[in-house]
Amino acid sequence: MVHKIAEVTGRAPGKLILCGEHAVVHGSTALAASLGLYTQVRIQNSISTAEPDGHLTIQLTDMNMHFTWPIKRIEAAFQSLSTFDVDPLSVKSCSPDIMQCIAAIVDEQEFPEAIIGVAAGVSALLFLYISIIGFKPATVIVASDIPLGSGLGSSAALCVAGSGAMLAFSGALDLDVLQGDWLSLKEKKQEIVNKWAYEGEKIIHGKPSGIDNTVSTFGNLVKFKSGHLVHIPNVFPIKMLITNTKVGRNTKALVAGVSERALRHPQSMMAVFTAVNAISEEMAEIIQAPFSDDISISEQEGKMEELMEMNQGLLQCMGVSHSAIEAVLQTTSRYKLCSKLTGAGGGGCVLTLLPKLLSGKVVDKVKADLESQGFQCFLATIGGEGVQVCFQCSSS
Ligand SMILES: Nc1ncnc2c1ncn2[C@@H]1O[C@H](COP(=O)(O)OP(=O)(O)O)[C@@H](O)[C@H]1O
Ligand SMILES: C[C@@](O)(CCOP(=O)(O)O)CC(=O)O
Ligand SMILES: [Mg+2]
Repeated sequence: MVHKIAEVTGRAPGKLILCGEHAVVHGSTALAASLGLYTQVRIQNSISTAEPDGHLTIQLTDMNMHFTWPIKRIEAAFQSLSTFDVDPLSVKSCSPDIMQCIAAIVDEQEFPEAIIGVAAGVSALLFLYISIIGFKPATVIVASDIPLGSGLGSSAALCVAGSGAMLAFSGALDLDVLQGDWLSLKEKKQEIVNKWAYEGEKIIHGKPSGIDNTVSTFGNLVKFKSGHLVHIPNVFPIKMLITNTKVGRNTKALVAGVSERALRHPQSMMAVFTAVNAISEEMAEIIQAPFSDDISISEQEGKMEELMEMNQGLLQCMGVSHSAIEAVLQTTSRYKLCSKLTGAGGGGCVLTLLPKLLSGKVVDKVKADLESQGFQCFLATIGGEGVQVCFQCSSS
């Protein structure tokens, strides 16, 4: 009996930026940890689905959206290019010419006004699919636990899970096909996934630093500067409350806004980015410092809180805070807790450090207070596995 791959699923975590967002785009150090919320991208061979043969279909299950194109239509759109190589092992950028071909097919679909931003995610998936797998029919099914556009890295998780699934489906990762188990990837294979994911993230973000796709691919805790990654051993027990202000925003526009401010005030903004760099470096030292007892933990937490407060002030200088973020900061400070925005800001999520010795009653009170103002709070596991893939086979 022959086992044929019927479907491959990739899953990748969201992330928390502990410090250094935005400044990392301009070459400063940032620290990020993976989050226990995932995006899954499943690729089904079209013969094993109800989809008509000869189509590429993308289903966004959380939004109940479904887009489909005849493969011949996609090929026709790409015919204007003088060359287009399909090679999973040769990572390439989405050139303006390729983007034009993708825009032509994406524009044929109707995106409701309320979720128009999703077109960027669909474009990134199409670019990755056509570059890695080529003009072949399949169904791509996306499902995510990560709230979109809230600073928790849904865009990177989509690109990492998508690249992982597509590379595994293409056979380029040369994995043992173990049916039904989540497989972690070796570092060299993670690196290929990460490079493709970065190219996808560029379509969604414009000018990403690469920290989000890197932490989503490799997992755990990372220090990141100018494309260079250092794995940080996660010895310090960090507990964060995440508050979603539910104010929608778009990373691409916020990143562009900071760059424009840096062009208007190059010296002043350079000083801001340099200060953030020092904060991230100090935070990395604290997280890695040995601690012996509750007193040393409290001291380290005190320093982390001060650094978070300083980082938040500098994010305000960059123009990426928001009145809803400020409302969360004021509320948590009433409980003597320290918070900062995470991700691109402009709304989205806020992190609050929960010291080890803080009583559960205080946590319940601050959550109740924030939720009474319409915010959404949750505690999430920090620092788990990065990208993983899972095969399902059919026998014939
Ligand atoms: N599950 C998903 N399905 C479709 N598009 C997605 C999905 N997750 C992320 N995206 C894309 O990423 C965008 C949100 O990314 P971004 O603004 O960077 O915020 P964040 O990465 O913090 O969630 C969405 O507008 C969409 O284009
Ligand atoms: C603002 C930035 O530092 C992080 C953006 O994260 P998110 O898309 O808001 O989850 C941009 C980047 O590093 O690419
Ligand atoms: Mg993003």
